[in-house]
Amino acid sequence: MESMIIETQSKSYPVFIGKGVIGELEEWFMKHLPQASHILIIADEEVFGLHGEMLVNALPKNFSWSVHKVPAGEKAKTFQTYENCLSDALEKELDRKAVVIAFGGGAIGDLAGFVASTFMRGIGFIQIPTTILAHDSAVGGKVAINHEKGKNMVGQFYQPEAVFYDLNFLSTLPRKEIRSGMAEVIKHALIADPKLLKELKDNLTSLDKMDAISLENYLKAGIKIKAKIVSQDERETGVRAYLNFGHTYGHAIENVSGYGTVTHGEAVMVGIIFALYLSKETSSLSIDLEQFTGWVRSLGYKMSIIDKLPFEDLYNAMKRDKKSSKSKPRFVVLEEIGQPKLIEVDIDHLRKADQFIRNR
Ligand SMILES: NC(=O)c1ccc[n+]([C@@H]2O[C@H](COP(=O)([O-])OP(=O)(O)OC[C@H]3O[C@@H](n4cnc5c(N)ncnc54)[C@H](O)[C@@H]3O)[C@@H](O)[C@H]2O)c1
Ligand SMILES: O=C(O)C(=O)C[C@@H](O)[C@H](O)[C@H](O)COP(=O)(O)O
Ligand SMILES: [Zn+2]
Repeated sequence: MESMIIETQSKSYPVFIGKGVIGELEEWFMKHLPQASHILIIADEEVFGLHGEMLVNALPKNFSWSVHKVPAGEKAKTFQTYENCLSDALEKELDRKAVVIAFGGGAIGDLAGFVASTFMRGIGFIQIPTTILAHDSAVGGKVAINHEKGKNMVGQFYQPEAVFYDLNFLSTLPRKEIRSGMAEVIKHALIADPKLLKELKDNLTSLDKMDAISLENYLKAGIKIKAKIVSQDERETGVRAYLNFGHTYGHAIENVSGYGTVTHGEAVMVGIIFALYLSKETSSLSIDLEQFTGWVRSLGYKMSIIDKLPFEDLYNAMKRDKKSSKSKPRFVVLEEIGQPKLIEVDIDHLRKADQFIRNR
């Protein structure tokens, strides 16, 4: 079984990746968490319908377990759903030796991780991600729910015990979710790996034509990039902010349009174009932005998702971004592919970048 080790200041843990790795869950669990008193599976209700049987069959025998199903997508990351999970755990009289399993995409990983981090001040959790996007979300320990004022505004840095990334689950992903996930792969390439970016540009001509081996390689490359950054800066006091490339404008789009209206990756891709425009305005980045935009549009990413979103609303949301300092939005820009930096940008540049997106 192939695994990658994520080393952070607070914890080191394995990411098992490949088709069928869920089959290794029982042995790993018996070895590492034999004292567990209960397994609480927090599952996306849609994903549980599709793949729940596979998960249940892989659970360690002779352990008590239960499933708490939550609504799919961003509806999982609400205060109400969070409270429901905690109430369920308390009603079942779970104790500090209980372990949470997150089963679904990034929304469920973020929610379940936050539940685990706060239940009795913290119990163990395992990520069992089911989306392409989750090569990013299941690694690195950012867990959170949303607030009306901003994406992921209430959360923690809280690492899982292990990640079982069984690529068999990806077979049922709709194209929209493939697109969403690939945005974070492209983000990882832009901030850290010019060779990977070239490979993606040369070979990723259609989301329908992606072969399984290439996809697995892209996911591993993305995890490797993320792992390197998180190992240097678990709590985002420095270089971890680079993983936020495209997210200042992207999160503003998600917030202003209403969480779940557009997918995270679709919003982030528009945020990436926005940040690339800012990069060209503020440094010597040599990327051909027209060509890059043409490529991502050919993959189905749409700049028109901002059509009904006024710049003023997006700007106010950007000011509330977690990277902001004294209400001044800060952006990750690229000096070159693979060379990110964090800068403050004035409103005139932001308006120009916003106009660039509106004209595409
Ligand atoms: N913590 C982090 O570091 C981090 C990183 C990136 C994104 N995120 C967060 O992750 C969330 C997005 O995650 P996501 O894109 O994985 O999606 P998601 O959890 O929102 O799921 C998207 C949709 O895909 C469906 N789905 C999931 N797995 C499926 C499968 N195998 N087959 C069919 N349908 C499936 C879900 O039911 C849902 O409708 C956002 O909330 C974002 O903020 C967190
Ligand atoms: O892991 C990180 O750090 C990231 O920024 C990864 C992002 O892809 C992810 O969407 C993250 O949840 C955003 O974090 P936030 O701190 O801006 O909420
Ligand atoms: Zn993201």
